[in-house]
Amino acid sequence: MISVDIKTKNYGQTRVLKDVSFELQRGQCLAVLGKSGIGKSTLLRLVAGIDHDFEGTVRRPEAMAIVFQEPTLLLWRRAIDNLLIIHPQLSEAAARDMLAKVGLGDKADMYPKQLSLGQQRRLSLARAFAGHPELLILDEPFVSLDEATAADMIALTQTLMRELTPATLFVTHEKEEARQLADRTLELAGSPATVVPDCKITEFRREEAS
Ligand SMILES: Nc1ncnc2c1ncn2[C@@H]1O[C@H](COP(=O)(O)OP(=O)(O)OP(=O)(O)O)[C@@H](O)[C@H]1O
Repeated sequence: MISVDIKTKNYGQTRVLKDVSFELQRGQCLAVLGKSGIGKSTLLRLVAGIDHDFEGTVRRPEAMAIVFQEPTLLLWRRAIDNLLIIHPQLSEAAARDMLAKVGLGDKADMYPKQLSLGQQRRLSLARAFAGHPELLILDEPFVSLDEATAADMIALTQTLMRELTPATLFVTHEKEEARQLADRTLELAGSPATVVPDCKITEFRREEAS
């Protein structure tokens, strides 16, 4: 279980976050919404343990994966090696299987620069899920993709989330994306940003959305 209770987060003299709390179980997806600059990425970094400089507590599992906005791939390694180097316990067969799941079965020996942006994003997704994370953090992984490619990626992410059931924290600007992927939303607003009261962890019903 992920348990987040952030009392305050400051950058220097500026308070950016105040009183942001939530819990997240395996198999659940929580979307974090809010306008640009509100503090979504800051929250994500605190939850991920990248930034420890805050007041409050975060409890999260060891097995965690993050998919960033821009694919952070090893450019000088083949697609398959991008999985095997990050997950040394993974067999080559399992890595190939994961690449096939994201539609890159025939691209295993290609280098990231030989892949389209959509394919690079799918490789990032494959790399994240290949480690069977208990916590998956998605930082706007569908931005700047064309509509059809984004829709494919969202469907693929949904399939992998159902199969591998991580607890997922999904940062997005797009309410429609949130509706498609998440069970709940947490909207940040104000200065310092806090959870919008009326929207305090709104429940979505996925059946309605699909
Ligand atoms: N390292 C830093 N030092 C000082 N201020 C920072 C730092 N990182 C972020 N900020 C500030 O904190 C605020 C929140 O930034 P953050 O990146 O978390 O917003 P965001 O909601 O993720 O924005 P976007 O949707 O545009 O990515 C912004 O005002 C930003 O300028």
